[in-house]
Amino acid sequence: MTLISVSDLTKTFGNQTVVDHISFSIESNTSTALIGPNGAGKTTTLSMLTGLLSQTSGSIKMDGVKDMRSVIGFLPQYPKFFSWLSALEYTEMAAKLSGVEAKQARLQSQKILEYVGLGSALHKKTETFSGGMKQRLGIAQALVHKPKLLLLDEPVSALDPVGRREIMNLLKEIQNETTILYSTHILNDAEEMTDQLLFLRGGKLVEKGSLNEVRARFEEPRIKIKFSSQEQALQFASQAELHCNVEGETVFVEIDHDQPTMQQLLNRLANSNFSIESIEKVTANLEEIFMKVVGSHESV
Ligand SMILES: Nc1ncnc2c1ncn2[C@@H]1O[C@H](COP(=O)(O)OP(=O)(O)OP(=O)(O)O)[C@@H](O)[C@H]1O
Repeated sequence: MTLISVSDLTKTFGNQTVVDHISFSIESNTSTALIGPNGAGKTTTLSMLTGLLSQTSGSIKMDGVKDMRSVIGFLPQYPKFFSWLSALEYTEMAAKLSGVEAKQARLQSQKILEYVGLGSALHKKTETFSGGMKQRLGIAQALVHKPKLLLLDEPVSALDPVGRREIMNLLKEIQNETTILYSTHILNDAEEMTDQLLFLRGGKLVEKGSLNEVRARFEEPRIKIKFSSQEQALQFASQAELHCNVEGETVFVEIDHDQPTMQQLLNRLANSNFSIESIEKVTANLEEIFMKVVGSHESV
C-alpha cells in the first residue's frame, strides 16, 4: 500500500533550484534511501517532507492524513541533544511536543529507549553519550510518538564502522513496523536493508529502483584474469582483440551482450602459453555504481 506520494516537488532559493521536480512514492513498511553527493538536495527534500520547509511547487500526499507532522518522526543530520537532559527526559520532551499526553509520554519513552538499546542509560545525561548512543537516542525521539513514516537525515554518516553497523541493524528491525526514508551519501549503507533507492544529483532524481534493478543497469560485468606477471598481462591484452583494461598483472575483460563467455576465455587461455594465477567474473561494486549513477545527466 502506498504511504506517501511525492509529485514534481521543487524548491528554489532565490534563482537556484536545489530540488527540481522530483516524483516518487513509498510503500508502507519499506525502506527507501535518498542517495546523493554533498549538495544534491537530500536535506532540502527531507525538510519539505517534514513540513519544516515549504515547497516552491509540487505536492506531498499521504492518504487520509491532513497534518503530516503528526505521523512523521524525524532525525535531523545535526540533532541538538541538550546536554543537561537525561535520555528519558529528552525523549519525553519529544513525545510531548508531538502531542502525547504526559503519563503516556513517560511510558512510551521508557519503552522506545529499551527498544533502541538504551535501557540501561535512561537516567544518564546525554552529554556522556558516545556517537552511536546519540544516534540511538535520536532514533528513539523520532519514534516515540509511533509515527507512520520515519525520516532520517544521514543517520550513520558520522559513525565509525561498528556504530554504523549497529544503527543499520537497528533500522532493519524498525523497518518491520515503520516505513523508513533515510538519506546517505554512502551506497554501501543501502546494501542490505533498502527496498528502494532514489539517486539525487544537482536536485534532480537521476535514478530510482531496487538495488538489484540499479545493479542490473550499471553493474558492467567483467572477467578478471590474474597473470603471473605484468608482462604477460600486457601481452594478453594486446593480442586479445577484446575490450581490456590492465592493472598491474591483472586484466579486466569487459563483457558485452554476454560476450566473451567464461568458457570461451578458458578455452582460449588453455590453448596458449600464458601463465594464469586466477580467473573470475566480477561486477562493479556499489561505490562504482554510485559514481556512475550520480555522474549521469538524465532525470527520471
Ligand atoms: N536555506 C538555504 N538557502 C540557500 N541555499 C540553500 C539553503 N539550504 C540549502 N541550500 C543549498 O541547496 C543545495 C542543496 O543542499 P542540501 O543541504 O539539501 O544538500 P544535501 O544533499 O543534503 O547535502 P549534504 O550531503 O552536504 O548534507 C546546496 O547547494 C545548498 O547550498
